[in-house]
Amino acid sequence: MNIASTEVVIVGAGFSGLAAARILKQSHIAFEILEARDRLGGRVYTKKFDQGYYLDFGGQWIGPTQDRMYALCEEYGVSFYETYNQGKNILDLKGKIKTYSGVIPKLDLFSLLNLDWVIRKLERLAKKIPMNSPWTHPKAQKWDHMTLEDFLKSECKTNSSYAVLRAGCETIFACDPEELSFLHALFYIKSGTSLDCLINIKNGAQQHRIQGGMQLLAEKISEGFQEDIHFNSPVKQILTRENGYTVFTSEREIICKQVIIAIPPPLLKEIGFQPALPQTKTGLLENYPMGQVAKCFLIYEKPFWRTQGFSGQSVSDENTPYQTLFDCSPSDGSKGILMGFSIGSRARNLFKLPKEEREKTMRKVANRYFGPMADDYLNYEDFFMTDETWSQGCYAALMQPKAWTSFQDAYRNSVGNIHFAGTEAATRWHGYIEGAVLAGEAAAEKVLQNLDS
Ligand SMILES: Cc1cc2nc3c(=O)[nH]c(=O)nc-3n(C[C@H](O)[C@H](O)[C@H](O)COP(=O)(O)OP(=O)(O)OC[C@H]3O[C@@H](n4cnc5c(N)ncnc54)[C@H](O)[C@@H]3O)c2cc1C
Repeated sequence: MNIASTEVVIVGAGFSGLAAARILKQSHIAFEILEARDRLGGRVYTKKFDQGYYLDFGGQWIGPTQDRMYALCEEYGVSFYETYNQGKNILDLKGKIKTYSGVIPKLDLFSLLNLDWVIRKLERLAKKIPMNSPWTHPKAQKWDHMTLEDFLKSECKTNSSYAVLRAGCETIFACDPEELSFLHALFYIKSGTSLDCLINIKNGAQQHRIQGGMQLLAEKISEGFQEDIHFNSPVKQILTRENGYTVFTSEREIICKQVIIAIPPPLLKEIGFQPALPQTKTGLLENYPMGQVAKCFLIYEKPFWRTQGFSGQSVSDENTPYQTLFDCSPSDGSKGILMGFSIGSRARNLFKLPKEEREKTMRKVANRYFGPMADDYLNYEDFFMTDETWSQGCYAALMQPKAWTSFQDAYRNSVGNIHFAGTEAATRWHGYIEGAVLAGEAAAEKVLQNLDS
């Protein structure tokens, strides 16, 4: 067993761990990052293909009010571009296809009014949620004991408004609404500014993409401390000693004074803590599963749908496996890339099929939307983060009903000098890359404060 010592061990080289490391490096504090995978980025993963394109299998968009992300892009000289957002969108309900422009699909008047009313109600309720302590809201008990589905079922008065809202909510929260605490849904909306901001491309969370893929930014951030990153090093055990901690991988023991843990919450259960973590934290972990999102891609010579006046965006009920489609082509349009989000039970069902069947399924959907040119694609790819040992899902872990009121902020509280980062420790932009960065930076600040005291 190789034994080493350092001031701080950071577990996980996703954006959160890297953001923490960046601050420690600037403050001249010695650290090691232990990363289970053989790559950086975690839930951000840009795969490059020989045919000269790349796909963002994980997080890819940034948007207004994600100030740390824009600041990091500027600092590391990484450029970004506008997500393509022109032309007609497609609404696929009950097997019928309609087109519409803007954010709200074309429905009958009563459904449209109802849709607008429910969205406004969600905005109004979310605005009042205390972002740092959602469980202190006077209606917290009631809302935390309901699911998002309970809310949708009681407020949506037509099948169409329900179907559209459900597909939208599934895309935002990354789960079936039955699986989510309504209080968590409201917290998540407030954390990401507003529902309007979460839904939109223009002036919203999907406004920009990173030129070269999101993982490029992670790589740039790590350039100043590459020698401090140990890949293929899953942390197995963390032992508390008199003056600090011993962190174990299967091959190394690292003695340190403080630890930052920046991993998806369910993976905490895989690390043996001695002594065990407090019961509030372990209890929460039993009620805090990851969301489930698959990305499916058809790659074309050109984004041909643009010349037909389509944006490449769609919303669909469960007649297709994809809640939404987006145009994810490179900024110069040198390839046409259609991306389908398959989420929650739709994703679980889709990924029971072999890859050839999944490919056929997406081709058929694209053909229904954009005609026979959709059959003439170069390649199909898909990726389900749930199948990744070191993520187990995405976009983030989700509070099940009763979790907020039972466990409150147990996840993000430090235990001694073990600090918890990762996007799930963020109050602002919780679940997003911005949140991961904010939480990583906050954990690094805690380390620095402890050193000063
Ligand atoms: C399909 C998909 C689409 C998304 N879209 C967006 C988007 O467009 N915009 C956006 O802002 N966000 C998006 N997200 C969410 C965003 O990617 C995450 O919120 C963010 O990347 C989380 O970063 P993190 O550092 O907290 O955790 P992670 O990225 O999960 O990093 C944790 C790291 O810890 C490592 N690890 C785990 N266990 C151990 C262990 N025991 N020992 C050592 N290392 C360990 C993992 O390998 C990983 O590298 C998306 C996510 C997915 C998957």
